[in-house]
Amino acid sequence: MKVFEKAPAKINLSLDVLYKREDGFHEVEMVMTMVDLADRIEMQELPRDTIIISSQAGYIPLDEKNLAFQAARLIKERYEVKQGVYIHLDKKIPVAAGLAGGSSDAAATLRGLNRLWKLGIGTSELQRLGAELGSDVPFCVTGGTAVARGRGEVLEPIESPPQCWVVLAKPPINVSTAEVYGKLRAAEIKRHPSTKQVIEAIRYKRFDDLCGELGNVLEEVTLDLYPEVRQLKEVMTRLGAEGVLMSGSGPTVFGLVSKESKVARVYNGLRGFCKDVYAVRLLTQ
Ligand SMILES: C[C@@](CO)(OP(=O)(O)O)[C@H](O)COP(=O)(O)OP(=O)(O)OC[C@H]1O[C@@H](n2ccc(N)nc2=O)[C@H](O)[C@@H]1O
Ligand SMILES: Nc1ncnc2c1ncn2[C@@H]1O[C@H](COP(=O)(O)OP(=O)(O)O)[C@@H](O)[C@H]1O
Repeated sequence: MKVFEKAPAKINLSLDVLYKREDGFHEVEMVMTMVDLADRIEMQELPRDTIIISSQAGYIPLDEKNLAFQAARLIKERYEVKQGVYIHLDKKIPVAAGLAGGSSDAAATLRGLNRLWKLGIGTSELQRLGAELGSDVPFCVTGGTAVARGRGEVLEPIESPPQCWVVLAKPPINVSTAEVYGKLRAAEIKRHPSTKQVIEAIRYKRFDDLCGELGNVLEEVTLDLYPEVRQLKEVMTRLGAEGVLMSGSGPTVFGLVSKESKVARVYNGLRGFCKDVYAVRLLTQ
């Protein structure tokens, strides 16, 4: 038997860091939502007790470093599943981009194997398993729009933002999340975004207010390390995107655009600037 799952990319509409914790992680407050750019994952039962990963993308690990492999191994161990699985990852989300591609693949693998092996695991338990794989995995299990606290695993679902276009542009650099958090001085953050205002703008579907409230404290680190990300933000703003922000630890920058008539201008303008550019819709519910 075979099952398929879609693994969409996330963006952070806001990302605040409150303090650095004793365990080395950072206490965050983020508003996250999904966009319609997704990997597609195929899972097929194998009679042998093994996990095999393949992908058309030549640039991701296919061994136990792959987050989908780790998700399959975790669920097999925890639920004592003796069958194996062949997992094919059709990658569309750029890697190490701040879009949680690996985390979303892991979450989709948990959901898919739960169905394939008829394990009957509830959503909260899938999220608890996900938290063992990475901070963004619990959110990716359900997707939608949520406020994420703790190290990202404490989730409060909220309603969808007003529908709009999202133009994503990833410059050709790889950013390490651990390095960016490592360089952040949490006590010296210059400007914290207002999570409350972001949530209000979403609740009342006020697109302009949402654009005005976008904020990500990790920009302070990544924009200094990689000036081209700052430049990309400026270009996107000049081209007419109404709200522009770096997603996660970067380097992807997203621009929110309300009118379809403006999307082509932003998209085409960016294509001259970097290769990885996408114009997609929010995945609203
Ligand atoms: C920054 C964010 C924002 O959504 O996304 P990305 O840029 O990775 O997409 C996340 O917080 C990333 O989540 P994720 O990529 O799952 O991180 P993890 O694998 O759990 O952690 C990678 C490393 O980042 C640091 N880390 C992560 C989360 C957190 N709240 N505090 C941290 O200090 C730790 O050093 C950890 O070793
Ligand atoms: N299934 C996967 N897809 C993409 N990257 C993966 C996957 N499994 C492991 N990785 C590794 O995880 C790291 C982070 O990738 P990704 O999740 O795409 O980025 P980010 O955390 O910035 O959103 C990369 O170094 C990549 O090699």
